[in-house]
Amino acid sequence: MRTIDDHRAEITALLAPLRGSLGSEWLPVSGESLSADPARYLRRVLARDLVSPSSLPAFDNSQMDGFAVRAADLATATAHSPVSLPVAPRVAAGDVFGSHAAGTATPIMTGAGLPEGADAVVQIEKAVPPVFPTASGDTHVSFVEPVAAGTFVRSAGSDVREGEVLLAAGAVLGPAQFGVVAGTGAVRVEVRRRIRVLLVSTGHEIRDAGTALAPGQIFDANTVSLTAALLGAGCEVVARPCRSDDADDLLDVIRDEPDVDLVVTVGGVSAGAREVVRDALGPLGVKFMKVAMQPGGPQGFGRIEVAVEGAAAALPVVCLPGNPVSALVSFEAFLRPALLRTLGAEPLRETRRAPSAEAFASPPNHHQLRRGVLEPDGRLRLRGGPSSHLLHSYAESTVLVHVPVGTTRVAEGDELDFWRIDG
Ligand SMILES: Nc1nc2c(c(=O)[nH]1)N[C@H]1C(S)=C(S)[C@@H](COP(=O)(O)OP(=O)(O)OC[C@H]3O[C@@H](n4cnc5c(N)ncnc54)[C@H](O)[C@@H]3O)O[C@H]1N2
Ligand code: MOO
Repeated sequence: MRTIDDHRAEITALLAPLRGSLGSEWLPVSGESLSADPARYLRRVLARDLVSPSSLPAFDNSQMDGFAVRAADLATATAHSPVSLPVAPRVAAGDVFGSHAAGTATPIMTGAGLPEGADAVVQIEKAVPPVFPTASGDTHVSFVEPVAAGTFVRSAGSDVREGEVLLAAGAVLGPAQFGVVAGTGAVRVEVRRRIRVLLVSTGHEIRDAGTALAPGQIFDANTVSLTAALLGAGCEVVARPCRSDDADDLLDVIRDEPDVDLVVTVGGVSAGAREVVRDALGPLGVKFMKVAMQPGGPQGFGRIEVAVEGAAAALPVVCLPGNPVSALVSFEAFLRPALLRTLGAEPLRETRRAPSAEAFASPPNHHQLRRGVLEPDGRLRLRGGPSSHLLHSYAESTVLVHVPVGTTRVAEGDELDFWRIDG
């Protein structure tokens, strides 16, 4: 019996050589470059450890609007015996900050550098009066309680230290990652080149939306769903459906796009009289097998020789089953983790556990991946049945629920593993 883990390991091994050959590219980091070409920045994976060129914060600064003081000056302050201090010139964020004389209070705004000599900040709300003095107003401010040294001071390097690894190779870059890179003053990041995937969904009955269907024909769901899935894993996609059951036509589609890192086919792998993917790729050495999983049982993978710039290259091929749910579940179980590992990133789906909200049956010889939702009370509720044509109930789902081999019946309350698929 071939398990999900066995097959994932083989697909991961198939793609592993890409890791060395893929290479990297530099991305400029600025608001202008991100907004000019947003697609270029989605799901990028850092190619190398990024060492921080500066510390964050770069200097000690105030966390609050208030008064910078020396904690020692307020040591005796109480409501009955307030400490009154003369007010020094104000510092705001961006101002050059000088030094703070002992026995004074410096009005300071959030983000302003802490003048040398001060070691704490008292919020304006705690000062008496609780307002900043105007040029013509009070020249003194009172404090009614002591303050500990370090209060509301954001110390230099408390977030990032210059020279430390800011982000490790394999980090997936999102808003916070780009933000902290920009905050340190780095102007570019080195990311892995995207894996370029030729996606070939097959079937002579499949037509594009917008065309008239003859009896027996259906619209192509897989090209769009798998393109979206591959983009979501950070790949570049060349989608070239093959609307023919002729093996030569499929081989022509593949040979016409040799400049890719991976071929993913969809459909044509089961036991019919004509299975275009088996017929075309089996003789070239691609192997077909059954994984003890439902949906997504029939699978294939291997390498085929193609001519790239006159030289023969061994192109990895992954063959997914054609039922729309089977194709997507196979992507989740095998391709997505293998692609992310190839880029050096951790596969993002975390396995969690929750009780089932209902009883249901399961085939004992297959690991079932049922679609469902995590209810507000923390229980797993299935959406739709187990059949692999039920794409709508997949679209309504937020989790894939694992029912392991050997389980014939799940009772209400039984704990099951699940993956979130809504992120
Ligand atoms: N005798 C057997 N029949 C089948 C077996 C089996 O073991 N023995 N396995 C079943 C399982 S499980 C699956 S999964 C499918 C896999 O079939 P194929 O990979 O050969 O896929 P197709 O036959 O091409 O298509 C299956 C199904 O999905 C529809 N389809 C295909 N492409 C698209 C698309 N782009 N958009 C929307 N729908 C698509 C297609 O029309 C078929 O209905 O085989 C079972 N049979
Ligand atoms: O295993 Mo197939 O993928 O159920 O429909």
